[in-house]
Amino acid sequence: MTLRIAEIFGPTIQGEGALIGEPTVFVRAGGCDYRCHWCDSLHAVDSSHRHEWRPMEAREIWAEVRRLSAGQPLTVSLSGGNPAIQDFAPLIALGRAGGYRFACETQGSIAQPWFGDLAMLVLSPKPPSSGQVVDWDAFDRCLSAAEGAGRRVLKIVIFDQADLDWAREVAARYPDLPLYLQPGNPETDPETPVEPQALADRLLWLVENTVGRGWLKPHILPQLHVLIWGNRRGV
Ligand SMILES: C[S@@+](CC[C@H](N)C(=O)[O-])C[C@H]1O[C@@H](n2cnc3c(N)ncnc32)[C@H](O)[C@@H]1O
Ligand SMILES: Nc1nc2[nH]cc(C(=O)O)c2c(=O)[nH]1
Ligand code: SF4
Ligand SMILES: [Mg+2]
Repeated sequence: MTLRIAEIFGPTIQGEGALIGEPTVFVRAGGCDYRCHWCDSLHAVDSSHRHEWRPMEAREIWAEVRRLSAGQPLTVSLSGGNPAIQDFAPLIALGRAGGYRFACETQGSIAQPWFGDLAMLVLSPKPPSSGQVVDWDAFDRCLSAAEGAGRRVLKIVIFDQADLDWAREVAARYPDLPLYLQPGNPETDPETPVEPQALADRLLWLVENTVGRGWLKPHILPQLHVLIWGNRRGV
């Protein structure tokens, strides 16, 4: 069985959420069941890029991860696209036997048995600004499938007040899950430079409208990789 892989890159640092700053190799799966208006990874979503997605066996991916990390066990982050469309169990088994640990980023629309083998499942339900509608039954199935995982966290992208109000409802629905918020990045063209002050302004708005208004639950973080490299791919 081959997997459709848009890119494998690293080691870099995890730029988002609970594992921010951690040395990581990314395996980006091709294909997504969502079409978020502001997706920053369309090269792994839009079928116009399909020809760039490489069919790879789990052992080929594993060899590339080991090559990039020079055989030093680290965290491998499965992202995409939606990695939950595909079967990553064989890759996770190979990697774990070698001492590597696995994290996965998914929107929570498709559950997989291999969620239970992860050290970290990042569930990132999509707010109103994305134009997508969350199927909460499917989302709950993802949470259940990951009961054996090391950690499960929520990470929500915030563009505006409506997203923030929505995130607050989601937080109330899942009081036991740690919550990470990150400002949405409206500029996703890899060639367009990112303005650091604009990133800081969006972060300030988010802090003022959460912690600054007495909502003390969420962790507020920037996309660290965007701060460092802008919208470049493969970093
Ligand atoms: C590209 S997605 C791939 C994994 C999965 N499809 C998902 O959405 O969780 C990885 C992360 O990037 C976030 N993201 C995508 N576009 C973004 C943007 N323009 N600004 C901020 N975060 C973004 C997603 O919400 C998700 O948390
Ligand atoms: N450095 C870095 N951190 C990330 N965190 C989540 C990413 C993703 O696109 O899934 C990502 C990414 O593409 N690069
Ligand atoms: S779910 Fe993730 S990969 Fe899919 S379109 Fe939305 S942000 Fe992009
Ligand atoms: Mg990204």
